[in-house]
Amino acid sequence: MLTPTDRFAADLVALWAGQGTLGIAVSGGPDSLALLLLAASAVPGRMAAATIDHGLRTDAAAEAAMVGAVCCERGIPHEILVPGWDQPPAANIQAAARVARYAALAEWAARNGIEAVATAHHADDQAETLLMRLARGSGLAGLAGVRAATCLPGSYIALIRPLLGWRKMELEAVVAAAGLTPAHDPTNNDFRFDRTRARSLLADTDWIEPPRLAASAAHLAEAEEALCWASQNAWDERAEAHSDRVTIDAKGLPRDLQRRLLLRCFAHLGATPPRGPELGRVLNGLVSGSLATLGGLQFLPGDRWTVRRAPPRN
Ligand SMILES: Nc1ncnc2c1ncn2[C@@H]1O[C@H](COP(=O)(O)OP(=O)(O)OP(=O)(O)O)[C@@H](O)[C@H]1O
Repeated sequence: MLTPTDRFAADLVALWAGQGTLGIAVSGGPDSLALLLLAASAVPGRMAAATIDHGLRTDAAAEAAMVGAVCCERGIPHEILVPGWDQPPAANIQAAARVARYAALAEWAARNGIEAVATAHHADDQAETLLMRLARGSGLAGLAGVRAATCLPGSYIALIRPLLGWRKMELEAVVAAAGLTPAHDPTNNDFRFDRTRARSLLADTDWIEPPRLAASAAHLAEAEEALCWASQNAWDERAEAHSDRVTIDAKGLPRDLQRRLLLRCFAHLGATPPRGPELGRVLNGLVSGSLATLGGLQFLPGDRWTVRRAPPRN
């Protein structure tokens, strides 16, 4: 039987085969403390840790200091990062904190020559994410959940999630075996958050197994990757991109690829991509031969579709 360290080492190498320093994002909760301990025994001397103090909870500074002490005892370099908010987040605080967190981690990694940063997302997190996104009617990219390997936003530094195959209970056992007491995030019990409700639903439903939901998310992530590849090919072969417009031969393409090509026009023409169902309305219009406007762009039907910046309104 594999030891937790051997199991973790195999999970890590499947995502990152680098020989440099691995960064660990440690909030002080049980999941990321377990990640810290597992990494410390799998890649000793080749890791560093960071804790982001968002300044949003009174306990945050003490939790960051606790992580610092755990690292210090083990000779692991640790930094507390305090993100500078452009402006204090008024709405959707969790999303704003996540953006600030990843930006702070990217800056920390670049400054310290860290090759890859790991977070402690696990199978139960992934299952909750899939449920939450199903409940919102998300598309494929959303249902694919948190990715096992990607890049920190705006950088080429790898962002990896080596614990997606682990259950939360297994991680709690790693922390308990080391005699550590993790921090407790009060938002975990706050039923105003979808995640808390999804967690409670899964805990009360014995016929849904979180690892199976997580496996579905992984299949969907592969399908999403394949469609990204196909849409890149379709763009290369069927789109003519100019500085002020794009023309597309969309005949016979599956609807999802047509949608992806239209979405790509937003990036190409410097427009903000729409969220939600409006793009479907534009697509229906183009297919049935009617002109549409969305997000500052005009969509003209025809043998080839034309997408261009909408003329300014008088
Ligand atoms: N304050 C923090 N400092 C350092 N790392 C953190 C911090 N908060 C979260 N992390 C890292 O991110 C992981 C996931 O945490 P959490 O689920 O709170 O984040 P999230 O980004 O909101 O998740 P999701 O994107 O799934 O909603 C943690 O296990 C840890 O590795």
